[in-house]
Amino acid sequence: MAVYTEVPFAEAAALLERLNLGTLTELRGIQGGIENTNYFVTSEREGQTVEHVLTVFERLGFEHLPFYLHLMKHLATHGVPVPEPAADARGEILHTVQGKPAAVVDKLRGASELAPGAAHCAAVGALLARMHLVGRDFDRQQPNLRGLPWWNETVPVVLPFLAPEQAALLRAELAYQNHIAEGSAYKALPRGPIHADLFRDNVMFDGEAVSGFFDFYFAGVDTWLFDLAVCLNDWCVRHGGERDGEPVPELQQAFLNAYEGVRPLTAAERTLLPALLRAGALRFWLSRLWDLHLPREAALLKPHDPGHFERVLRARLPLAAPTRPAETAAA
Ligand SMILES: Nc1ncnc2c1ncn2[C@@H]1O[C@H](COP(=O)(O)OP(=O)(O)O)[C@@H](O)[C@H]1O
Ligand SMILES: N[C@@H](CCOP(=O)(O)O)C(=O)O
Repeated sequence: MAVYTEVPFAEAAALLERLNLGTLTELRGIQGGIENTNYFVTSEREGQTVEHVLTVFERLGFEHLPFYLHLMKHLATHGVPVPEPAADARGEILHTVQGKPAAVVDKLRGASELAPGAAHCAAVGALLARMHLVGRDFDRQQPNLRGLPWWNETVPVVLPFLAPEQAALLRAELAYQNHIAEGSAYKALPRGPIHADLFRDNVMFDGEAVSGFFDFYFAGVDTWLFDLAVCLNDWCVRHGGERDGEPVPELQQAFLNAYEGVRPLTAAERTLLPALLRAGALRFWLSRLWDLHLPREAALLKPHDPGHFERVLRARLPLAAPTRPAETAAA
């Protein structure tokens, strides 16, 4: 259940009116999601039924939200299918509901595709590249708050919870990523605003066409290649079963071809893709370990399995032998 803050009908109705979104007719709590309170809101405007999503932010504060919401607005107004945050008469897109930060965004059509084929991967790959290009003109700055500095801070915090062999892998990978980040090829990588968490559950499809990307609340300025690696590690690997975490080459090729159809990779990006695939796996192994062993506001977070990303990382190591779930005990 993802309604942590009960929003009174009258408060939601007043907000919709201020946003010129018509008269509220229905307010429905959304069961999915783990971080925020989300409602589907239906209203009548000029004889039309319109649908939006009201999000009350439970963890993110007023200081970080303008970057995420303005990025969504920038992308939406430049033709990237992203839910557009609704503005009031003064142009404000960050609102307050029950004393917490809140936003109202367009409701996307369709549903997530958790078992994507090559066509789904290609559709997302092409849009990811478009999003990167359109983001070049976005003028706000905020780092990826789950980037290298956070990995360096967080690895020592989770190490005591790991088996010796897992701890050795985590330490070695962090050292490798620090080394990569110091290199001239890394410094030459193109950068800009990235989604940084564009997993299968953050994309809606209407048939095989993407109706939109959502959940920009880990976005930040970082290398485009890292964003691509995060996607390849979720869209193009096996989920579950004996071979959980192994890459699926035909899906990866479909994703990459479509991405490069819009924005070809630079030479530095080609060289560093294997290293950044490891970085993407490390990032989510680490955050899942952190959520599992050091739950913040535990009631709000249902931790995902860290073992999956440990397997993705092992499968991305040079000369990696196929890993089996049983060989790598979940942390
Ligand atoms: N703009 C949107 N359009 C349609 N559905 C949405 C939209 N935003 C969120 N949802 C629905 O709400 C669910 C929870 O949203 P999500 O952003 O994943 O929540 P959380 O940040 O709490 O994890 C999604 O799985 C999706 O079904
Ligand atoms: N994609 C991340 C979790 C991020 O949570 P979200 O529900 O806000 O997308 C993971 O799978 O670890």
